[in-house]
Amino acid sequence: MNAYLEILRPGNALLAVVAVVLIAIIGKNYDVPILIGIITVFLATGAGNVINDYFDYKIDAINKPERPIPSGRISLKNARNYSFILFLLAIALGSIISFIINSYWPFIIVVFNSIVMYYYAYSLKSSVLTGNISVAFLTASCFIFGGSIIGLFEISFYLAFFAFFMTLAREIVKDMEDYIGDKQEGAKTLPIKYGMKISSILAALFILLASCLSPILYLNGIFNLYYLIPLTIALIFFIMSAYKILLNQEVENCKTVSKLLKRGMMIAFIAFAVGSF
Ligand SMILES: CC(C)=CCC/C(C)=C/CC/C(C)=C/CC/C(C)=C/COC[C@H](O)COP(=O)(O)O
Ligand SMILES: CC(C)=CCC/C(C)=C/CC/C(C)=C/CC/C(C)=C/COP(=O)(O)OP(=O)(O)O
Ligand SMILES: [Mg+2]
Repeated sequence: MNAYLEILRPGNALLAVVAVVLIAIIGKNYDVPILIGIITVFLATGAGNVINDYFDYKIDAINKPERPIPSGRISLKNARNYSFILFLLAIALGSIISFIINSYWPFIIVVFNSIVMYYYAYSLKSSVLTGNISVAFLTASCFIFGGSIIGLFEISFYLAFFAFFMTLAREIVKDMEDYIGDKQEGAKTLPIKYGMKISSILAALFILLASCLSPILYLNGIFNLYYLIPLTIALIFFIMSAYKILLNQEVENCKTVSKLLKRGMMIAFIAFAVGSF
């Protein structure tokens, strides 16, 4: 894959796009503003991934040397300039959306998230939990961004709630996975400050909180009965993740749990889509 495409982490960026598409499906709105919003989220998420790899190049040289910057396929200067161009494009599109729908919220969300992504990569990630909370907020904001475009704020906040806690849990598991490189670099993550056991308990608590509350989207009439079928499968992935991380905090198991959680999130996306028809 081309290094300038790879560094965007298109898989993640497309997942963020799916969150906005889900809001469009739930709101049955496919007008131009939400279509521009889809492009905006792809560009903004890509920009966040690029600036993150720009500031992470030393840690990634240990943990993930195959990435575009540590492997030498993209220079630091080009990565920085590339992320700024992507951020500016996303902000420009956010301003166009706000102009069309006559609401400043989409523009404000893009600008605010761009600042958070930059500061996450520059400093927030190196302090305990603030980095994890930042990524969880950014991920959850995809739903709120979509809701701000089509005027579906309440439902988007419900979905953002689940995305926030499930992403927060996964970020803690990812920090457990990166323990060795982070320790060598002196990063202040939850596993390094409070240990792997405490981290696993916190991650499991967040997973179980979101999982136990997820049927509420059916009980309060947001989604129909069909939502519960794929949700049950997603919950199996989530509960398995909680069980596995509590049982074993080895790095290899953290990798497995991180993948399980991501798969559960993708199945949860299907549940949201199926539940809104
Ligand atoms: C209980 C229940 C219904 C939970 C739902 C959880 C859900 C649907 C979460 C969706 C979250 C979402 C919108 C994800 C978009 C993809 C994304 C940008 C995630 C942020 O990832 C940052 C992460 O650090 C990247 O790591 P990696 O995936 O290993 O590259
Ligand atoms: C709604 C709008 C306008 C934007 C949302 C933008 C989104 C979805 C951001 C999601 C989270 C994200 C992509 C954050 C960027 C920073 C990032 C990649 C964090 C994870 O990186 P690390 O913690 O360094 O872990 P790895 O690099 O090892 O994956
Ligand atoms: Mg990184």
